[in-house]
Amino acid sequence: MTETINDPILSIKHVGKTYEGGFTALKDVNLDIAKGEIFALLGPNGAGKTTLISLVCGLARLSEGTIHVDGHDVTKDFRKARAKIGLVPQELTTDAFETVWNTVSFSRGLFGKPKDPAVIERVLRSLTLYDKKDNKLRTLSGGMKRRVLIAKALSHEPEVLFLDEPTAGVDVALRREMWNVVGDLRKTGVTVILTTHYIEEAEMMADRIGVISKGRLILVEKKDELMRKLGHKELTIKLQEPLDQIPDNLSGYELELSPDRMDLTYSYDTHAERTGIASLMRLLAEDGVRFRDIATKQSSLEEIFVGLVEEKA
Ligand SMILES: Nc1ncnc2c1ncn2[C@@H]1O[C@H](COP(=O)(O)OP(=O)(O)OP(=O)(O)O)[C@@H](O)[C@H]1O
Repeated sequence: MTETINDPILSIKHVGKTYEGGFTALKDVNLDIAKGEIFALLGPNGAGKTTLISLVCGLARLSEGTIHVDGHDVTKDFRKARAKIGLVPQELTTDAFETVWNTVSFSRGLFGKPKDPAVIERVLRSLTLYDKKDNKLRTLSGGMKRRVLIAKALSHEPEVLFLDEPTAGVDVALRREMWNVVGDLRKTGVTVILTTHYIEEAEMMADRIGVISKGRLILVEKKDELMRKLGHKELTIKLQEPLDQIPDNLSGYELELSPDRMDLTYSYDTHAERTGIASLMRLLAEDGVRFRDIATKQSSLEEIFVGLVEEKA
């Protein structure tokens, strides 16, 4: 399921977490993240996304397995591992009367890093916040405040940036703005891991998507591949009489004949401009192949997603 990544910036191996009350929130999670990629962790409420982030950031203790950030073990080498991580919370809790510049500089200091105005300037510019550097936080728009949260998390020059539900509770316009902000982070070279409930959000931002459900990482896939599979459907044509073989003029279609020769199954892509169903039906009629029923079926991946959505409801 997981592909091998050479020299991963984040390596999660056989990770499990059982909380004190005995509830197991994560089971045997394995995941390697490449440097510079944008990874979306997708899953419904309570799936274990926040637990996984907490373990990586050393905010909760591992029950099983190991986690390395840029080669540092989060348990044995906590400070070094933590210094490599920037964590973006959902809400801004800092002093509303402080300026953008001071707030972001202060965050850098919390990690024991020496003052470095050039770094703060670069971070603010990358988030188009530099013009607002002397503004007090309370004067900023919602979008700007969210950018400040990201700037704070980037102030100590981490390698990995975690965004926990970056668009939770924001309106549509701000959601799009956040998608662009995350896209722009790619240019800075930082590795981004974000959590979300929404498949379309993962689609907009991520290079790879991991689906987490009931504490298990049930799927990790490149976004393009996942989208292709999500658009995959099967059409089953139930025949009136058994068919000896697939007629020659249908060889261009991805068709399969069932062992009892009574079902023809056609796989097609719902995202394609033409599904080919109409022409397939026409050719079948020309061949004199008669059918009694047709049925369509979505790919199993789509079933997984339907299951996830139902669970969420
Ligand atoms: N401190 C804790 N003690 C016991 N159980 C916990 C604790 N923290 C979380 N859990 C449980 O672990 C499970 C996973 O929670 P987690 O917050 O990681 O999910 P999530 O995927 O981040 O969900 P959401 O999208 O709602 O943030 C949930 O069932 C939750 O109730």
